[in-house]
Amino acid sequence: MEKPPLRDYTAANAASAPPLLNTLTPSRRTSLNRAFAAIYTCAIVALFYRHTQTLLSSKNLVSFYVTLTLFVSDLILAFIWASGQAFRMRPVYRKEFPENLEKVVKTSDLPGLDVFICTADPYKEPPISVVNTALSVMAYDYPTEKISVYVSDDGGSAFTLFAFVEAARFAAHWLPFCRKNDIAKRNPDEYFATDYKMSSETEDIKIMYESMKMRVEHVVETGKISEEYNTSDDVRQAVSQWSIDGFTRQNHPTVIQVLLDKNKDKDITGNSLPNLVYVSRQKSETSPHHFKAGALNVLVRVSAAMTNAPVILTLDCDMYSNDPTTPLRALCYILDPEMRSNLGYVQFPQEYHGLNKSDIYACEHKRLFKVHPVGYDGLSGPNYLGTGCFFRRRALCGGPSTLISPEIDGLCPDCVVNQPLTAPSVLELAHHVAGCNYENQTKWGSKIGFRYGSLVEDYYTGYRMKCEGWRSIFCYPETAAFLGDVPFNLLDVLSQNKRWAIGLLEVAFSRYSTITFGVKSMGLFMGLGYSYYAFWAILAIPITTYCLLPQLALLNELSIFPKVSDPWFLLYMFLFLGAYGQDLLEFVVHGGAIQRWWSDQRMWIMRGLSCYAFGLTEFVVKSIGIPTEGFNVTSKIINDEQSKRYEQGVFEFGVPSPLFVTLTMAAIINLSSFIIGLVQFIVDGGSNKEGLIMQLVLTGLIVMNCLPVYQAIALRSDKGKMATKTTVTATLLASAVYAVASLFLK
Ligand SMILES: O=c1ccn([C@@H]2O[C@H](COP(=O)(O)OP(=O)(O)O[C@H]3O[C@H](CO)[C@@H](O)[C@H](O)[C@H]3O)[C@@H](O)[C@H]2O)c(=O)[nH]1
Ligand SMILES: [Mn+2]
Repeated sequence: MEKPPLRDYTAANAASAPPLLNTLTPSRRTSLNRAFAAIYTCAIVALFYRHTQTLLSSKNLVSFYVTLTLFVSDLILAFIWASGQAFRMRPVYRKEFPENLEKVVKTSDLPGLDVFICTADPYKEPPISVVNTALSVMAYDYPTEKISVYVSDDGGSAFTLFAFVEAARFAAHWLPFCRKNDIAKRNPDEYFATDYKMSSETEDIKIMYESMKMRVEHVVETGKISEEYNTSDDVRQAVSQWSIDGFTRQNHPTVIQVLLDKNKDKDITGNSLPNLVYVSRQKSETSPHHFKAGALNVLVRVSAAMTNAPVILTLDCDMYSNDPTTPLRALCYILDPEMRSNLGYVQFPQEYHGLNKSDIYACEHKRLFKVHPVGYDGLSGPNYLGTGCFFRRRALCGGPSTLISPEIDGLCPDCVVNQPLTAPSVLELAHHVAGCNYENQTKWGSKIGFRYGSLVEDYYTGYRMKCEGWRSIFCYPETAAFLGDVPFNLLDVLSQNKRWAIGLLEVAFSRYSTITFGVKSMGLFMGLGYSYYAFWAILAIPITTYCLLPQLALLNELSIFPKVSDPWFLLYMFLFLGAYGQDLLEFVVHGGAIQRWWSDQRMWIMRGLSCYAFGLTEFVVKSIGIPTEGFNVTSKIINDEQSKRYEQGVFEFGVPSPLFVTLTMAAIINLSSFIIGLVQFIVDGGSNKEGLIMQLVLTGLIVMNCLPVYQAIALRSDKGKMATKTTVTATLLASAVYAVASLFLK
């Protein structure tokens, strides 16, 4: 990774200046990036000059339409390329010094921290993992009495609450244990999976943890809380709330359970424990619940009623804390007086554990979660990534200079709660604001809180906050602050990316479009940077074009690119190698292995052929009013067989899915085209040879990228191979496409 040089900080100015909380260093690549952007722009202009010329001199309709298709595709690629330059204009690296924090603020004056953890389905998100996430933050190196953890359970599941009743008891042992032994990994599951130091104390804690885990998993597996676990008052009382008639996941009253109260509950050494509150908001099939954004807004209000801490950390249930000092790092920015006036949030990168060696599904999303935030940070800051983000509560209520107060006084960001969280009036307010009709005719979701209207509530919320004038900071310490799960099979990956694609289009084509409203509110580069993602899915058009058109033309011996001897050929080479080369370089500079870069560019093609294309279609369908699937939660579970295949880097197809059909179809067309093209090239000494070389090479490259598809169709017998139904449908489709194309291209 590129190591930023430390700021020149001499002893002389160290003595006079206040203690340093953070530094900023512009990347050394900046001027190179800018120069390259200028050259590449000229090349793009030249390309469009050629396209226009070819278009105007088309001799027949076929060549006109072929050129027009390439023109449109290249226009989209050029737009995405241009918007991506925003990230390259001023990348910056930051460093923070948490050790200096105590010189600036007394420990007793540190702000309160409300942590929000979202979960939505006990079967896709095992409650024991959610518990591990919660324990990892409850054990932060931060004054315990200042931490409150709120768990939002959109699955409305008694099993999740049961897991947290257990967790509350275990916390009384786990927290002092971590502190006493200065444990780095405070997620018990992770800790016991490492080479920990053996001692009788550790063994006792481990037995305690294992027995809790066993009970929690048993409850989820059997689907009931058996009598033997239902003996204590706390469990019985908590679970009794599910005994109401007609309690279902989609239809139930609010359940709020205070599991730990810092004023009452102590750990085994007598220290207070952090607050721990379980919240399952009211649900009704007739009221929209706005998925995760809705869940977060309920937590914003419930926490406002109970503790109203000025700093909020949002976490997905699978993102545990990997570094107990993280809140102090975030505070190095939040408490910096120079930043205070308009700092909205501090975002940490999304990092993952359990990726296989070459990260076959490119789930690391290095650009999205690391490279691009560094780029945004030199402008007005990274986008909100949904998890691992410390907000100032105030930033959720209007712009820096225009406070928009919530409808109830008690919910204002600067209100001080001076009652315990179990006080009847506090609980009453908390229940009231968690109701499913509470938001009707209020500004929640439109002007305050997390914003509604997009399946990527994180992107949209961060974007709207930026437009309001908030800035953000990207905090990227060497030790990962948070570690999360990735989806382990291809269908989950593609479904997740399709959801993102749709959500992003919802922003792109809304009245807050990044390209109009965004540019106007945040300036050209930020607007472009946001557009890079908003219009993500239209990449389906150029990717599909380049995966089908040259190949179908090759099959019909029609040349669509310049000959090798043509000077324009060099332009094509420059455009292709320039873009790929720069991308590779950036990937490697940010610590990526070449093998992972290969997976990444392969998944780019695969996404283009499947989830971008389907996302685009589904968005259009949705726009004309036909209901589509909402937020489909990604499964965090994997079986042993699948896990073994994943470890070996073998692609998982297995089940039939439309998302695989288009991909397989393109793979088949490319292979046929490559073989036939190659044979023709060798056998036939035709005059067109030179004109087809580029098509042949491109097809060869796509065939190389599709190797896992061919293996899954023909060479595997395990359960993850391609379903016969998918292969047959894709073959039929490929033949049909070939037949139709041949009619025109011959
Ligand atoms: O109705 C819902 C749906 C989801 N979730 C929670 O949202 C989180 C993210 O869901 P997941 O299925 O893991 O989605 P991913 O695609 O992996 O998540 C990415 O993309 C989401 C937006 O699509 C962001 O919210 C996430 O923070 C970001 O990590 C999880 O904790 C869920 O429990 C809810 O609370 N309520
Ligand atoms: Mn997730």
